[in-house]
Amino acid sequence: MKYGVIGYKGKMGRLITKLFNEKGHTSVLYVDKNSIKQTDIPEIIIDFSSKDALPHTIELCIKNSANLVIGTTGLSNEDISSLKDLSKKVAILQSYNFSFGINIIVEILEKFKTLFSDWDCEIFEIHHSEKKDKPSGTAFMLEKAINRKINITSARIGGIPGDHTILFANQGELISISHRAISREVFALGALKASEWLLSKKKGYYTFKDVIKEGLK
Ligand SMILES: NC(=O)c1ccc[n+]([C@@H]2O[C@H](COP(=O)([O-])OP(=O)(O)OC[C@H]3O[C@@H](n4cnc5c(N)ncnc54)[C@H](O)[C@@H]3O)[C@@H](O)[C@H]2O)c1
Ligand SMILES: O=C(O)C1=N[C@H](C(=O)O)CCC1
Repeated sequence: MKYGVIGYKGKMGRLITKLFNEKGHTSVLYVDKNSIKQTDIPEIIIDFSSKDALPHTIELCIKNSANLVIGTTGLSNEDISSLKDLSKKVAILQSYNFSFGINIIVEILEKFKTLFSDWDCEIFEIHHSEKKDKPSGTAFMLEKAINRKINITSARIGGIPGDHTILFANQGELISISHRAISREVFALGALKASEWLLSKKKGYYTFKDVIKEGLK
């Protein structure tokens, strides 16, 4: 497929470009801060950049009638609403975490959250020192899955790709559910699976859960 990357100079943008090209896809649109190069019409645009890029990303999707896979975090409710509007024109797949492991934990939490309704709960997340937003988008995904307000503690240290731990505790027991992204490549692989899945989809708003569920059929 012909694809474009928003944030192509970044940590994720470079990994995504390398992986997609290795899989035989063709990069035809390269966008970064104050920089754009286009050689053909992309079928899919992948955005791992910054919330500041969103208006231009939306404009490029409309102009090229391109579907959108977006992993950028730190989005506001208004940003999500803009994406929902765009999904009336093209297919969009949005996720704050493209690892299979986190999305499996989300499924588990959604299914068993009522068993923990009278347990204390805290979320801890650790990411690399360059990460601009806090808490992580993934932490918000986990909080949403548990469906109650939860204190989230964040650390920004070293080159950590992404650690998340959910603690459930009562007066006599502690349960810890953890996920560690050992490499950013897991996110790039998830973005690839999502892009290949989204290519044939009709306009609408999708998440990575839809990809996993279809894969389990
Ligand atoms: N959903 C996931 O699975 C997942 C995984 C990793 C990172 N992320 C998110 O992806 C985003 C990028 O992460 P990263 O580690 O690659 O960051 P990064 O800082 O290494 O790269 C971001 C890139 O976006 C560019 N950029 C900034 N503003 C822009 C604009 N207005 N227009 C175009 N490009 C712009 C920067 O110049 C940079 O090249 C962050 O929001 C991060 O939280 C999501
Ligand atoms: O490296 C990042 O930045 C990451 N951000 C996502 C988040 O905010 O949850 C996913 C993990 C890596």
